[in-house]
Amino acid sequence: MKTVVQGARLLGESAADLLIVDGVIAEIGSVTVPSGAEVVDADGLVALPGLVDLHTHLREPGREDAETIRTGSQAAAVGGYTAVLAMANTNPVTDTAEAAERVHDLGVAAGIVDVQPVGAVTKGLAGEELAELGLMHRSRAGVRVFSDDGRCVADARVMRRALEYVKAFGGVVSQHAQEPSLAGPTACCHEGELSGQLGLPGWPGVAEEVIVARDVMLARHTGSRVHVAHVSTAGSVEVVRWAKSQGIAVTAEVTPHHLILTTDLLAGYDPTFKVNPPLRPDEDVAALRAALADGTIDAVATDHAPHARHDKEHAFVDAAFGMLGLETALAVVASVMVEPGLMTWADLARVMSTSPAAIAGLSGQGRALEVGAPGNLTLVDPAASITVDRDASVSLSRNNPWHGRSFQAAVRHTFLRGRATVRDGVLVG
Ligand SMILES: NC(=O)N[C@@H](CC(=O)O)C(=O)O
Ligand SMILES: [Zn+2]
Ligand SMILES: [Zn+2]
Repeated sequence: MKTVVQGARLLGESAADLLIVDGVIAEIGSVTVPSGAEVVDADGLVALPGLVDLHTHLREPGREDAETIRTGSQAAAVGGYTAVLAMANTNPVTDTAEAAERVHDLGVAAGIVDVQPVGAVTKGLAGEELAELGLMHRSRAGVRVFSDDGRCVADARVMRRALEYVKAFGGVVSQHAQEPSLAGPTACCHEGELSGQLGLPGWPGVAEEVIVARDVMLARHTGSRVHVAHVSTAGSVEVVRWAKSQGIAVTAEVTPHHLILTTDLLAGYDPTFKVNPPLRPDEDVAALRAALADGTIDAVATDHAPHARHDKEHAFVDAAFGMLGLETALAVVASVMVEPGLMTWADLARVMSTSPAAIAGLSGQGRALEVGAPGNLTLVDPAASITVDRDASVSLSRNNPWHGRSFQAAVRHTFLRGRATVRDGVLVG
């Protein structure tokens, strides 16, 4: 199979044609169209390596009413992704080799993006006994990232053991940082003046920061790698910045929503904006943007968290945590970081593709656009503006925090190993 992408601006810079043959980039420059090749007119479009999401909830097995591996893969492709890491908080939990292989195999069967299972750190996400980390790694699923996401690995001894264990095979623990003794079981938003006025139990930024601080010290002690999931406070950024200056092997991600949305949205008690970690004040948002721009935060990860209507449409305190993200992430990051000049398209490719692929150890993803690299590609129209319609989503869920909002930049085409998964903004097949 041959595809020629004509006139794309590679990483937003000079325009070139790309020839992809049998899934691999075979030529870059001024390409003569071979007979029988599919031709894609990419005039004015920016070519990026296919996006990689370090943090996706696909809900299968267990909550196929909210999302499946297939529909979540479709949402990812529409968003320009060619790989996603599927979080382990499913039912059953991904805490065995068999469970990881099942997620992996369903991803292969869907065939829309590479679905890389994340393994649980502890059995049943209970925080006590380590899950089958080694067996999950050695399985067909080749698990390298482990997380009890949604639950913090709160016990320092368990976290230390997990870090020591994954070090042996170059794995990483992705921590949902939240000290449970500071974040009570009913907490549902950022603790501050507003939570007091609204009468909502809140949890403070320091609940996140103390775990980030503890974990970077454990990473230093063990010589292992720790990844901080969805960083949400300026204090966490300071700790990560310090840890990196000391040569500690820490990486961090931020979500698109934490780059824009702030805690004052809660005044309307709309559970769409209930998310974990919670939306924070302006000062935190400003610190997160600066940290993403200067490289302290390595990656953008969606934390795509689909929920069925009957789990979300409740009083704020009772509603499920989480919001959709896969289909809109690129437009949000482009609008908030690239459009105002805080980052270039090459920077966006780094934080949404290259770095996440490196953190997750996905060798075929996040590669530079060069001859010999797999044809994993996203073509973006930087001049398009989009208005988000939650009902136009290919996700099974509708908990979309961006409904009615407009952004700059739209994903036009996505290619997985040379095969179009999205063409002209529409799923193929
Ligand atoms: N992000 C969320 O608000 N919810 C996640 C769990 C999590 O990532 O904490 C979920 O599984 O719904
Ligand atoms: Zn989480
Ligand atoms: Zn999550």
